[in-house]
Amino acid sequence: MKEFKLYAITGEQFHPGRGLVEVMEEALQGGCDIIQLRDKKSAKRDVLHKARALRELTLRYGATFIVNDHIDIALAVDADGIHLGQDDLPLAEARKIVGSKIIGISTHAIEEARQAERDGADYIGVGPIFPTQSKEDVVAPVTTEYVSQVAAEIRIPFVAIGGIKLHNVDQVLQAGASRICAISEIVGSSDVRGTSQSFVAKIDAAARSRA
Ligand SMILES: Cc1ncc(COP(=O)(O)OP(=O)(O)O)c(N)n1
Ligand SMILES: Cc1nc(C(=O)O)sc1CCOP(=O)(O)O
Ligand SMILES: [Mg+2]
Repeated sequence: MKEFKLYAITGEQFHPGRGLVEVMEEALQGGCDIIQLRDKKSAKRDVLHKARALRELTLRYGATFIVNDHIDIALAVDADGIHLGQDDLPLAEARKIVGSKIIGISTHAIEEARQAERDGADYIGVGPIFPTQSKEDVVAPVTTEYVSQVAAEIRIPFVAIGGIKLHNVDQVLQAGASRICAISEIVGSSDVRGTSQSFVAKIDAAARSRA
């Protein structure tokens, strides 16, 4: 998959009164290079319409587009890939359906990360690093210790997620992450573009200090 460093997931509850496409366009302008449509509440047909709009938007910005949970919608709009959790369709079955599209897998422990790598995931989510209000059925925070474990052992790309804010992202980067994912801190910001730019600056600074 194309390299990425800042992954924004949609969360329309965090920007009441502002449109989905408008907010995600600001995130792209600020340097987000991968976007995931995550909508646990809307009717499937509405999720499809949102996916179409975000597919068109991400193509304009040369960004990667991932659909959460809905493989059929990802295929219908020709998204770049899907994101699946531990209770979603198993990776091997999903691979039969999506072929060479990107498959991202959520992991919360090193054995899940190893399994996802063995099964052929294109990237893994590593989290939740900190407490988060953005996911209902979330497991206990895995802390930055899990980031260090994954950085030391796992060879496929990984992205840290869960409660990551501008004020704590440096801890995550210092633990070995080079890709960051956020919902509320980005899409709930009164300055989505500026917040994204600040994340990118911190990710780039950490990469320079490692070089
Ligand atoms: C990049 C990324 N990482 C983790 C998740 C969580 O996926 P999942 O465990 O399937 O939970 P839901 O998002 O479906 O509630 C994610 N979506 N993206
Ligand atoms: C969707 C999701 N998945 C997680 C995981 O750990 O797998 S944490 C999470 C919510 C992330 O939102 P915020 O940046 O607002 O904390
Ligand atoms: Mg899921």
